[in-house]
Amino acid sequence: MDRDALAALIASRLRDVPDFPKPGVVFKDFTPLLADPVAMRAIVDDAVARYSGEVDVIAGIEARGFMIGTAVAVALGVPFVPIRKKGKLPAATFTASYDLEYGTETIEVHQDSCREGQRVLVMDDVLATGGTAAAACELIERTGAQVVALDVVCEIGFLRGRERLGGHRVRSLLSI
Ligand SMILES: O=P(O)(O)OC[C@H]1O[C@H](OP(=O)(O)OP(=O)(O)O)[C@H](O)[C@@H]1O
Ligand SMILES: Nc1ncnc2[nH]cnc12
Repeated sequence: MDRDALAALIASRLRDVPDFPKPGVVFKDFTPLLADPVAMRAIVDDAVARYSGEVDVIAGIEARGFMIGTAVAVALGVPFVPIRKKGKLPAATFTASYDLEYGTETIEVHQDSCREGQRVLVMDDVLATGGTAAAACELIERTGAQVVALDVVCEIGFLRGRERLGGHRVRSLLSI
């Protein structure tokens, strides 16, 4: 499937939910996309074509980055590393805090999740203000690994998340 067709398919499978989780936020609901195996397959195939041989690890951001990231990791045949909300990972962690469109949050990664020099692709569903993704990239770098790119399904352009990602490569399948 070409890029335009994939973007159109994704756009048709994201549902706008106004005023969730608080007034003024239009939430991009990902559940119709997860419910469409053809669209999910197309997303996985696209990531495999783009990143095969270029990444050693996929890191996914809780929660929806787990769903995309594990599917892509299995297809690429590489390990999956979860970046989780504070207090969920059992072993020693690195921790980073950031602001969201609708609050503040802290995320963590296991200190031994990646090795020095490994090439890590960070995946999530949505890039909004970029706070989550920037914190996730910082955590991966603290393990000694390097971030190859941040890859998201949907980028909310007016929130200018890219600008918070410094020199990191950013790829979105759909920009709105
Ligand atoms: O670019 P940002 O402004 O940082 O926002 C993007 C993040 O917000 C959403 O997750 P959320 O924090 O709602 O958590 P959830 O996936 O656990 O529901 C989304 O899945 C991204 O991880
Ligand atoms: N508007 C939005 N929709 C979905 N996820 C988000 N994360 C931050 N803002 C979001």
